[in-house]
Amino acid sequence: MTTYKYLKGKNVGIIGCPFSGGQPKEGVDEGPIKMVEYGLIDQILEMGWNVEFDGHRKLTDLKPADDPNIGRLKKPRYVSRVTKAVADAVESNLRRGQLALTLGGDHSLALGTVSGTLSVYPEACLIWIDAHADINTPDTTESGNLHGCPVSFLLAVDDLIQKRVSEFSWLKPRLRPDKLVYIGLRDVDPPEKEILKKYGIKAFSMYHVDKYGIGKVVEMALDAVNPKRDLPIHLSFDVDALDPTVAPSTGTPVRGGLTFREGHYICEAIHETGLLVSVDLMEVNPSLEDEVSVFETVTVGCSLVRCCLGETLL
Ligand SMILES: NC(=[NH2+])NCCC[C@H](N)C(=O)O
Ligand SMILES: [Mn+2]
Ligand SMILES: [Mn+2]
Repeated sequence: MTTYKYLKGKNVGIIGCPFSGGQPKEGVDEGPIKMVEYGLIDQILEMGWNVEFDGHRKLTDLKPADDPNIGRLKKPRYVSRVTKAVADAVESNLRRGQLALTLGGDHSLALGTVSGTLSVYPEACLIWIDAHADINTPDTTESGNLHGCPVSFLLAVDDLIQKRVSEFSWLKPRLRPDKLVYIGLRDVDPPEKEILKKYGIKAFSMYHVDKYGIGKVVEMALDAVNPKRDLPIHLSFDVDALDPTVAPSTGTPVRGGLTFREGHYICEAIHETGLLVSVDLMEVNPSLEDEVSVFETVTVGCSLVRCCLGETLL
């Protein structure tokens, strides 16, 4: 039995975020809708959690009539408004002692989820599971897609803060580089590598997963950001961290990813700490690939979430 240090019992508030504005492919907004249609809420209830979910957010209402690029950044006003609303929702769940579970949608949503978590728990650490580092700045992004940038906006380091655009002035960069760790990386842009190096950000790529095994990697990741195992944890899981054979329906798949078990192990081990307060499950895109791929990707999204909430074989 896991005891939860920061939650008031087994209470979870689900924030369904049908949003695709942080990247160009339609359909990622259907990710949360499909996960709920596949029975995720009932599965969580069956595990003995109290679930608060009053339907998906109406995020398209926040779409501005006009949203020209700012520099290279695409849809900056839309992403800003949406992620501000998501930050408030996460914050409200956490203040009521719930675990905040955000279903995406593209990974720009983490601008909101992580801000919301850090406004309640400034000492929280961030574990980012992804093929990508999502740490481009407005200057370094080649694509202009904000789902490739959230981490740089969140980091509390002076020269990155200076690069930020005023559209996101609501966002307080509170994440210290030593509170961030990555697992699963294998497609990191050259300027992103520079940023990781410059700030000494801990990152376990697929090379490290192969070298040490996932058990050791998760332990080393926790040692890096949560050495005493006493700080709240925000887990941001991009489904493209998994190998495309396991989770094919996602916008930016990269070969050579985590196996089904490695992905689930990460969630199980982090749940076991009893420190998890906030979880993101992002980038499930049910409009990509064939029917079987969609089924596999949506069901794997649901089972990762269940493992975060304590599902195990025994
Ligand atoms: N959340 C994601 N899937 N991000 C992919 C980012 C890809 C690339 N690095 C970019 O900046 O556009
Ligand atoms: Mn990714
Ligand atoms: Mn990502």
